[in-house]
Order: sequence, then C-alpha cells, then structure tokens
Amino acid sequence: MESLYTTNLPQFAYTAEQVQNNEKQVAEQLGFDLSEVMQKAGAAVFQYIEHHYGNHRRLLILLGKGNNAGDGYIVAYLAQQNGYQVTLVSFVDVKSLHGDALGAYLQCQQAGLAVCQSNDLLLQELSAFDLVVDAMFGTGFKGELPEHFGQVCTLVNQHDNLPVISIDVPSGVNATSAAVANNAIKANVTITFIALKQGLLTGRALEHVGKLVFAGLALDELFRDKIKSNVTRFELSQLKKALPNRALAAYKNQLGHVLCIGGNKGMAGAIRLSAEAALRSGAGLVSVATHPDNCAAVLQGRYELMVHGIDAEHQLLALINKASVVVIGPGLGQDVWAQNIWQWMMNAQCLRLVIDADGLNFLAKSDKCTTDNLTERVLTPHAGEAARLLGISNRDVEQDRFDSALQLSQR
Ligand SMILES: NC(=O)C1=CN([C@@H]2O[C@H](COP(=O)(O)OP(=O)(O)OC[C@H]3O[C@@H](n4cnc5c(N)ncnc54)[C@H](OP(=O)(O)O)[C@@H]3O)[C@@H](O)[C@H]2O)[C@@H](O)CC1
Ligand SMILES: [K+]
Repeated sequence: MESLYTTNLPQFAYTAEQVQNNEKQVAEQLGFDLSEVMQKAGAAVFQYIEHHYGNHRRLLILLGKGNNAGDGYIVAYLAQQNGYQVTLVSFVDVKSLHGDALGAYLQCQQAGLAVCQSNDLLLQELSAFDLVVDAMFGTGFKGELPEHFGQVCTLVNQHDNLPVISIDVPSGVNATSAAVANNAIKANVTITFIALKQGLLTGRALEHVGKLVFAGLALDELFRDKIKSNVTRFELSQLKKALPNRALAAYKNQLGHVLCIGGNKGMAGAIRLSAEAALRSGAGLVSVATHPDNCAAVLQGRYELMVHGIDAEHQLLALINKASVVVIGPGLGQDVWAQNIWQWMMNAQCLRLVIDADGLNFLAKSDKCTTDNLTERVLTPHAGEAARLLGISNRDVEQDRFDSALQLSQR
C-alpha cells in the first residue's frame, strides 16, 4: 500500500489561520469534502502506528472537542478494526461534539467503542497502555491548557517509556507562534497534515513536537501552489547546495574574505570559533581583529587565520577595506576597548555586516545600526538578545518568535 506520510518535510510553512481558512476551499477544488479529508488524516496516523509501533497493541487515545478529536476517533476506529485494544478518553462531554468530529465519534460508537471521561484516567495506571495518541487540540489551540487537560499531559510526560503520537500539533503548542502552554504534551512523533505549521519548527515547541512527519492528504500540492507562505524552511543539505561550486583553478582571493572582530581580554575563544566557522564554510581568506593579548591564542593551531591585535580603532580601516563581509561581536565585551570599536564600526562603511553576541548588546543600547544605509545587516540573536533589542522579556519573545524576528527586521 502506498505510504500516506513522509519524513521529507515541505519547504514552506504556514500559520494555523492560513491552513484553517484555506483547507476547505482547496479540498473542494479537488473534489473532497472535509469529512473525507478527516478520514485520510486518521488513516495516515493509523498507518504510521502500524509501520512504526505495530507491536504496541494497547492504545490510549486522548480526545478534545474539535476536529483534532475527530481525527483521533478515526484512528480509534481503524485501530479497533485491526485488532488493537483501544481506550478512548474524552476531556469534554461527547454531547458537545459537532460536525465532522461528531460523525467520527458516531462511527466509533457504532463499532462498540466506549468513551471514558478524563477523571477516570487519573485513577488508572498508565502502564496499562503501550502508546498514547494525542487528539486533544490541533490548530485551534490558543493560550493555556485547562487544568484537567494539563494534569493528564503531565502524567503522560512523566512516563518516559510510553510513546506519544500527536495528531497534527502537540496539544498545548500554538501552531502559529510556537508558544508552549504549561504542561503541554511532549510527543515522540507529530504527524502534521496538509501544510507544515510554522509553530512546529522553532523554539521550545521543538521539545514537544519530537520527530516531525508530514501527511499531505492529497491537498498539499494545491495548497502550496495557491497559498503564499511567509516562512521557508531550509535543511543543511539545501544550504550546502547554495554555496557556489569552486572552479578547479580557483584560488583563495576569489573566494571571499571574512573579517571577524571581537575577542576581548579573556574571551579569545569566541572569536576563534567564529573565524574557524568562516574557514569551514569555505571563505577563501579569514582575518581576525582582536585584543592584542589574544593574537597568539587565536592563531594557535589554525595558521590559515590572519590575526591582528587592535590597539586603536582606526587600525580597522585597512582590514575592512579588504573584507567582503564583517562579523562583529563574538567575545567583544562591553568595556572601553569594545565600546570604541563598536562606535567606530557604526560610522564605517562596509558592504555586509553580521552582528552577534556583544555586538547585539551594544545595538540594543543604540537607536540605529550603522549610519550607512547601504550596509546589508544580518543579526543573529538568541531569545535573550532579541528581548533586549526589542525592549521586551524573553518570555514575550518565546510567545511569538516569528513576530519578534519580523519586528527586528523592520527596526
Ligand atoms: N477541518 C477539517 O475537517 C479537518 C481538520 N483537521 C483537524 O482538525 C484540527 C483543527 O480542528 P479545530 O479547528 O476544530 O480545532 P481543534 O484544535 O481541534 O480544537 C479547537 C477547540 O479547542 C478550543 N480551545 C482552543 N484553545 C483552548 C484553550 N486554551 N482551552 C480550552 N479550549 C480551547 C476551541 O474552542 P474556542 O476557543 O474556539 O471556543 C475549539 O473548540 C486540525 O489540527 C486537524 O487535526 C484534519 O482532520 C483535516 C480535516
Ligand atoms: K493534538
């Protein structure tokens, strides 16, 4: 039978809203209604279980009230038909189900599958199960988990040997922003449908998603062609392909010259690491401008580097003029030596500037990044540095990493 899922993930990612607003139209254009799409979603998850967890015969399926639960009911039905032992636990009164989720529930009911309430589960031993299927919340989730959901997720997360498969999105993760609610479920595998959701790709969400698997449900190609994505995902192999091929007769002066500025007293390691990374990524020439005390340490064992001790900022001029890209910040520090270099650099002209680490800390204190509008700038902040740059908390950044990145790019 043809595989209904793949571990080759699509390149473009979308918000939950983009998927919710467009899946119906895309499905209709292909001649499906959404209940058929739900059947396909359940079938893809069940096929994954059969292929990868086929000897895990006792399934616990956790269900909410939306269409994510609908997918869960379909998985339950297929598993029962194929001889699995299935326990269904709903966190809502099944009377509140409607639409396709209700249809999927009724299919289970007709097959004789009973649904228990979440409180019953808290009294039960989870060792009675081999695999958990998380169908509590999908793309419709926002905010924090209600307490009774959170309690069960915590219980499941504590069982290291109990694998969890999340349907579409791990419950408690916001599929758009990558914000993670307290006690969100930690999946071993998340099988996501139709289009990649951007919130599954970054930050703390990664700890909850586990291995990400994609099931296009026959809608993915049309969805991708119709809906413009704002988030592109790259794999290392693709980035490697983006590097130009070297001509056989190439020599170092044709392959770019990176200048790395940083490495204050006692912080030689940071600038050495960034210079070494530049060499490893294929730069033809790499120069380092560092504190005079560090020259020997930076050069040690890496004799391709050209290392310059900087006593006075104006010494940078000759180095910048030769560089095709400048990196500033690793191990730069915040003292007078560092401040003078930063100030001087903000008035200098260079084509491309990568700002990292202490460079970002200086940037957070200044209102503008270089007086030269022609400079291409790349910032590489972690969440704490991004928070300082935006004047918000780390938590605020983690609540929406995409929006934070967008705001930074617009400053
Ligand atoms: N359309 C289709 O047929 C297909 C859909 N598919 C599947 O459907 C999923 C999307 O379904 P969905 O839109 O029903 O959202 P879902 O995530 O199940 O639940 C949302 C419910 O949770 C509630 N809620 C939210 N946050 C909450 C909170 N903090 N605390 C408490 N409640 C909260 C929210 O309530 P509200 O806030 O809106 O009142 C709403 O009732 C998608 O991920 C995929 O698995 C696939 O099968 C393909 C075909
Ligand atoms: K889920």
